[in-house]
Amino acid sequence: MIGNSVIKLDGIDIFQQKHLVLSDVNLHIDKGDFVWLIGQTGSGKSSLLKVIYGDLPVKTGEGHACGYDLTKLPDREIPFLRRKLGIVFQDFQLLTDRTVAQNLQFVMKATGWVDKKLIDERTRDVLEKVGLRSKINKMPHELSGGEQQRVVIARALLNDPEIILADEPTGNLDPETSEDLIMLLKQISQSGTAVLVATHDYHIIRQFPSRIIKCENGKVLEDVHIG
Ligand SMILES: Nc1ncnc2c1ncn2[C@@H]1O[C@H](COP(=O)(O)OP(=O)(O)OP(=O)(O)O)[C@@H](O)[C@H]1O
Repeated sequence: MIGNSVIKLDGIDIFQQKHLVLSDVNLHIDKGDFVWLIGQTGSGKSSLLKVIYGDLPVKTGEGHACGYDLTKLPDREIPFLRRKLGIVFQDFQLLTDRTVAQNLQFVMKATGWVDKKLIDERTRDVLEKVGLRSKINKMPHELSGGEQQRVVIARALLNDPEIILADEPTGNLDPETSEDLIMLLKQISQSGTAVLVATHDYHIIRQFPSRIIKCENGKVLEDVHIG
């Protein structure tokens, strides 16, 4: 991280295969920022997120994410970049045959945690943060959609990321549960982790006014206002 900067894209072009999806993208996100990402289907929101998590290459301009230079990111470095990013996507992606604790610990073991005591402590800490301490031994199917999504957020927090990237995190949730979830993401941003949320849900954006960026006509627009 350079100072407070978490994401810094300057003059980058984003391609899917040979198709130029977004050109001359300039995006700066700092520690603790909460940013909405909007745009029609196919406008490039997911492609932008993919650049940030190292799934699409950056060949023009300059790009940094969590201290990694995206223009010079060897494949072997990608898992280390991803540890600094918490990824929360619409489909809950929990392992259905494991408890909440086991879902979290599966990720911890895959990312180098070995000390049993620290693993147990971290499991409890992140569940506490998302208000699910009492559900530690439940199976995913015993939880509501909103609770499952909180477990996904807890999982994203395990390695103390610099930013949470959330793609339609409220897509499957009712309005009240969506509101609680965004409130949780806001709290997380206030504690210093940046949060970038892609959504089509203007209602929730109006409830939680914050900086809005928009993918439109092949560009990323800043300081967008919605009616
Ligand atoms: N793997 C791929 N190969 C080729 N083209 C792709 C690929 N993925 C996406 N695209 C194209 O890139 C453009 C941007 O897609 P992207 O998924 O980034 O849009 P989006 O704004 O996230 O859409 P949505 O809101 O539906 O998720 C679209 O024209 C899409 O068809």
